[in-house]
Amino acid sequence: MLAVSDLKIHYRTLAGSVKALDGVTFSVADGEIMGLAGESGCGKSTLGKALIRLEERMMYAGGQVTLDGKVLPIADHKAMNPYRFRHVSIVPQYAMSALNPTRRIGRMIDELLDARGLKGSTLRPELERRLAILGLGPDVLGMYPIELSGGMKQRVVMVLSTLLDPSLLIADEVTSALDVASQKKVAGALVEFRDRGYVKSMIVVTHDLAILAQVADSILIMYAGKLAEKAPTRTIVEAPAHPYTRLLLGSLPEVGIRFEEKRLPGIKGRPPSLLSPPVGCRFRDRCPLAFGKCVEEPPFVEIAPGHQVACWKADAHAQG
Ligand SMILES: Nc1ncnc2c1ncn2[C@@H]1O[C@H](COP(=O)(O)OP(=O)(O)OP(=O)(O)O)[C@@H](O)[C@H]1O
Repeated sequence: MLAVSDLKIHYRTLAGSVKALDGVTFSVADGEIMGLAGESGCGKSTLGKALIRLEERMMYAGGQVTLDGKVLPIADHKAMNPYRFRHVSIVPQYAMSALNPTRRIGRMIDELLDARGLKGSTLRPELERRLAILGLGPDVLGMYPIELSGGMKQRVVMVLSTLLDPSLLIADEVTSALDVASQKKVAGALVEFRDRGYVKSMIVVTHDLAILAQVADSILIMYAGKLAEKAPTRTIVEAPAHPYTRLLLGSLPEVGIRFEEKRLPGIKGRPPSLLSPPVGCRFRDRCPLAFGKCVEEPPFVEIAPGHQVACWKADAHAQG
């Protein structure tokens, strides 16, 4: 189980620190696939990446992450090494282009395993078995990346990322560059690997709510560096309690269209700057339900089992 408590991650910039994650608290249970969604710039990727590797400009500013009861030393690059790949793994955004074009897939995988002190030949049967589960024959190991389609590459990276049965897998926009048929295969692969127990839990970061409706057990909606709402997928889709979630879903167009490409109807303006975010609810300037109390920050509280919301009006909302 993953438990994240009051996590704060900032980016150092010349203009000051960008508070990309400003105190987020949530958990992901064993067996749970949690989707992570929100408009561009809300902090989704920062959250996904922070759980495995802080990039150069990312600064840990507080909070704690525990995985299966052990504290993950996310602020310490070196101390995280034994956890990466074995306990927490990622299928990065643009994983497909991360494959070395000059190496055959099999050789590249052997080199990656070797760099982590593992023997490719020992793991080869399991590797081939898992590729087969995702419809890829052993012949792909003799191919160069250019010979594989985008969806095939994405599935290869998925098999590689989960080869050591990590507890947590972060899938960052893994379907966004694919055509609809390949998206379905990759989405199916995520569920299959969870069902087979190759990974205990997953965080699927995406702009595409249609994919989440297909794979996720729960959805966490972020807004401007904070959590807005988390609930079982069905609740988010059918009875969202946060006004932002409602507007986001109201803008949910046909499958395949991502919501950042469409303006959210009925909400003027943009999310606030994360350099000096306003006090109180960060959505209040754009919220049709805002009232006096919204100058105070609403806590992220449970309004029903498994349903948490940060909105002063959430209770009334959920009942209405
Ligand atoms: N390297 C960086 N330096 C400074 N600020 C950054 C950096 N990377 C991200 N940010 C800022 O941090 C905030 C969160 O960014 P993040 O990429 O996590 O959002 P996101 O929700 O994943 O967006 P997208 O969907 O566009 O990938 C944004 O305000 C962004 O401008």
